[in-house]
Amino acid sequence: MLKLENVSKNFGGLPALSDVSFEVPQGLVTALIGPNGAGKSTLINCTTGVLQPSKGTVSFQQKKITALPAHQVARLGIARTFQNLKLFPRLTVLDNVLTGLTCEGGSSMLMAMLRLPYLRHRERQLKLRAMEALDRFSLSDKADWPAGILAYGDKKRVELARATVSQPDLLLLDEPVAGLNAEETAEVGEQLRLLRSAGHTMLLVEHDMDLVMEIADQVVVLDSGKCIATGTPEEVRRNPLVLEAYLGRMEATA
Ligand SMILES: Nc1ncnc2c1ncn2[C@@H]1O[C@H](COP(=O)(O)OP(=O)(O)OP(=O)(O)O)[C@@H](O)[C@H]1O
Repeated sequence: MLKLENVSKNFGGLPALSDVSFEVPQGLVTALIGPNGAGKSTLINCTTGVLQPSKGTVSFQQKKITALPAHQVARLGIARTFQNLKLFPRLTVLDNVLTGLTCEGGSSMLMAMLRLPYLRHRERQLKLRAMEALDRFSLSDKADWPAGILAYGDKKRVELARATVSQPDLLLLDEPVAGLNAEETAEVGEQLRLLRSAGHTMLLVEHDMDLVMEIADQVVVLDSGKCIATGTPEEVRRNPLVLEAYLGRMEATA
């Protein structure tokens, strides 16, 4: 479904990604792991049009999307969450989730001004879907709250509700449980399992190895911008290069 071929990204001459190639197969969960600074977020940003790769190609459903801006990538059916939350703090929780459905609004400025009955009906339908998404993440009681006043764990779940509300073909999750407590992690884990069993295709960046090993069908390991291993969770867990990448970092910081 998603294919990366020799994707490289340099920042001021320093390589953050070097010739990274792998595929995200349809209907499966691919986890992208690696030590801090390995290039995981850079890779998600290069895939979603937030950054342009310096070299290489990204294709989605056999179409090259490398040069597309972020809003066009989103229209193709790719949704994402951000490692550093990107909510609209003054908008309500419901309106934040509705922004995940803007591609489906389908109304011109003139239609919106005329408030045609069809449009009002459409708006009600979109609100209903946004409320259902909030309900899945136990947030419906906070629908009218400004997103900025929510606790960190709730903000993370609003991001997930916004990313999933449009039922995207591909979901890119950048550390969905980072900073959550054990109870919140279990709740989000349960939602990810439900999405997985409903056949959603996901690329999951995560440091929580228990979650990765449980939910992922395939694991891709980055280290210093290079893809050092790809395989099932069990294969990757036993791979000496992966052990060295993680243990080496631990020894260096000990
Ligand atoms: N906008 C930027 N400008 C310059 N350097 C950057 C930029 N974004 C990332 N980098 C550098 O690129 C490298 C990869 O960073 P990236 O954030 O992609 O790693 P990561 O694997 O997501 O790390 P973490 O697990 O800590 O989130 C790092 O050395 C980082 O300092």
